[in-house]
Amino acid sequence: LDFSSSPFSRGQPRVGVDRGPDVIRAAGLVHRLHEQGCAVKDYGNLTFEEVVVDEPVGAVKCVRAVGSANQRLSEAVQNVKRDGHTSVLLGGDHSLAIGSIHGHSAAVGDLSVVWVDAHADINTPLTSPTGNIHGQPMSYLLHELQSKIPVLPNFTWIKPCVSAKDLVYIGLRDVDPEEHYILKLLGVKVFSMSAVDQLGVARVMEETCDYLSARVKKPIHLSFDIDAIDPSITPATGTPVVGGLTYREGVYITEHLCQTGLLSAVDMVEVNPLRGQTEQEVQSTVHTAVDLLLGCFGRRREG
Ligand SMILES: N[C@@]1(C(=O)O)CN(C[C@@H]2CCCCN2)C[C@@H]1CCC[B-](O)(O)O
Ligand SMILES: [Mn+2]
Ligand SMILES: [Mn+2]
Ligand SMILES: [Mn+2]
Repeated sequence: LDFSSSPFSRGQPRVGVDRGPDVIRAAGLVHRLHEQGCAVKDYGNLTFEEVVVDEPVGAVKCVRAVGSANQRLSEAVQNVKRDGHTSVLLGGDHSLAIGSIHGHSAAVGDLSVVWVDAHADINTPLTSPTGNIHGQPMSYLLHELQSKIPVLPNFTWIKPCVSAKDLVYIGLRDVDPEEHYILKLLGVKVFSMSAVDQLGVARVMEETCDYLSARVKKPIHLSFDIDAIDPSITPATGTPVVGGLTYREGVYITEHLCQTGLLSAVDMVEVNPLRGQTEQEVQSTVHTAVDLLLGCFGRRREG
């Protein structure tokens, strides 16, 4: 697998999430992947053009920086996929899913998206309550929402590339009313935390994979927001929400997706070392992120 890390934070207002890739590397991700037999190529931190003037467009903040960074990321992910590798994006905030999914789709065509997150990240520029683009990435990618997306500077390169029927959410527990309306209108498959409690994670994964492969098996893009995990385990993140996935549920999700053999790209985003109140909180967050990634690439708890 090849991974590119994007120290990028302009999709949200808090400092420190651009430090995510370095702390994940420092926790020994590459070494642990080698230990379990993975061939790894670390493309290093992507460099992004400095955008000096970036006035909000309507309510949307940092549009030009986010658009430019994601165009660069899309090209990088395309290159990794064209090399025939599984792409791993270390964030950085969740606005990076725009470039990651766009680039993945440009290389492989139709794909399925499994979005593991406390949040739906499907606000349009006009519904967003905060203007932060990390709460909007899916709206730029879905065919069905394109009539709702205004022209934005540095966003004109984005071609919608995901169908609502090829998207599954797991872990939702903090969804804005407008997002809920969109999810219902589009009929998007959602396994909220209530569903996780009701069905159990094994059944959720069984239904997720059956749902996604019901028509045609497609490569899977896993976009994992570390805030899907309960903040008692992963507090060092920008928008923590109580009542999240356990460490075991998170690892079960990545182990299960690995077993499908369809995992084609992984995002691990929103780790923010400056949001941990103690070093122990940062380490708990980072080590969980590493273990989730190891699960994507063959680590089995039974050995
Ligand atoms: N929907 C949001 C948006 O800003 O659009 C609003 N929400 C914060 C808000 C706090 C008060 C109770 C309702 N929720 C954060 C979310 C984006 C999370 C981005 B992610 O990448 O971390 O998932
Ligand atoms: Mn290569
Ligand atoms: Mn989130
Ligand atoms: Mn997110």
